[in-house]
Amino acid sequence: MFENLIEKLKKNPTTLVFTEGTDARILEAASRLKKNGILEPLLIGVPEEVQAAAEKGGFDITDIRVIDPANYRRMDELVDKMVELRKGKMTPEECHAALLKGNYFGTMLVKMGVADALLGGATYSTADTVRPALQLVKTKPGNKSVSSSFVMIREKADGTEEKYIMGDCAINIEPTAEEMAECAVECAHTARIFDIDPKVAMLSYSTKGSGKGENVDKVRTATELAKAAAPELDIDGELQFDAAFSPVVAQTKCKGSPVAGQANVFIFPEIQSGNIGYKIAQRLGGFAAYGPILQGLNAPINDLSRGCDAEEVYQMAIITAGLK
Ligand SMILES: CC(C)(COP(=O)(O)OP(=O)(O)OC[C@H]1O[C@@H](n2cnc3c(N)ncnc32)[C@H](O)[C@@H]1OP(=O)(O)O)[C@@H](O)C(=O)NCCC(=O)NCCS
Ligand SMILES: CC(=O)OP(=O)(O)O
Repeated sequence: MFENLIEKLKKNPTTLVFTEGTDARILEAASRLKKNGILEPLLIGVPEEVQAAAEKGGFDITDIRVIDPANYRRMDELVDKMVELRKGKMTPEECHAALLKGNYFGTMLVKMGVADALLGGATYSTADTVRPALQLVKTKPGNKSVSSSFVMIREKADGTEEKYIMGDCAINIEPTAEEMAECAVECAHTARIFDIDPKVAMLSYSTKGSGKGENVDKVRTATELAKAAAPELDIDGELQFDAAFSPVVAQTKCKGSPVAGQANVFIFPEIQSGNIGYKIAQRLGGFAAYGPILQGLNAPINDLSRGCDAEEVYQMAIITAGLK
């Protein structure tokens, strides 16, 4: 599925840091990535503990670099840089304490160029995985906010794949109309990376004025802002999920829309509906969910769901490093 990303990685040596070096799922994925020559994993943890966990799981981590933050020779340099980046917000003591933890340490390795990309969140919560990146790596030039998407993939009976993008199911708790619009444009960009020709639905409980309320107004404003930011894109809203997805319902609820009935990029109005929605598709609908893929961040850093398995870690590592 990710053959093009794998080919790209094999031609461009890439170091990806895993913040949770003793987790069995991380160790299994790291050993496969190394063995298959896809990327150079870098594990954070106490070397003896990482080795013991690898042996317990039967994973070969020979030649994989392990760094213990407590014994890192460049720690002073990292602290100085972090103090500079958090000027006035964190003291040197606070930065040093934060850097002893895998999430902050790994993020600073990316910031300092020791690693190219980072994947965490097998045991850290999303907030604890993402916060260091928001504080230290920040948004790309041109982006105002970081958002996220999931690539949802399911095999059809005929052996082909159906693929959708869902966002933002993981980062912005109550996005403004501006943030929702930026997420929509970024999700369309992510869709193209995965060979999806984006048709973006801005989701609501209302279809084109069938329901009223501030939440509906927000989605309508976000739709206008997204269209203005990316006039070339097929974006429509506000749409209920059935009107966005089903051609039959679209005929009844909003005939003539360039998106309704054929949407493949779904933008949720806030995190509750988004996070619940993608997990329903994953657990009841049988979709594999790859993500959350962070969008708008100034380095390839991604989060995992704590419910992930080793295969998902493996695939997410390829996606993360491939986005470099
Ligand atoms: C992402 C999240 C952790 C940020 O929360 P937080 O750390 O409390 O946020 P703060 O407001 O203190 O911001 C911390 C920094 O990140 C920045 N930031 C926060 N959200 C941001 C965003 N979406 N894009 C860019 N920067 C952002 C802030 O500007 C701030 O920067 P500064 O310290 O340099 O001023 C929070 O929005 C969150 O918990 N989201 C939901 C995560 C979750 O539980 N998801 C469900 C499971 S996937
Ligand atoms: C993305 C997500 O929901 O993460 P978690 O399951 O770890 O909360």
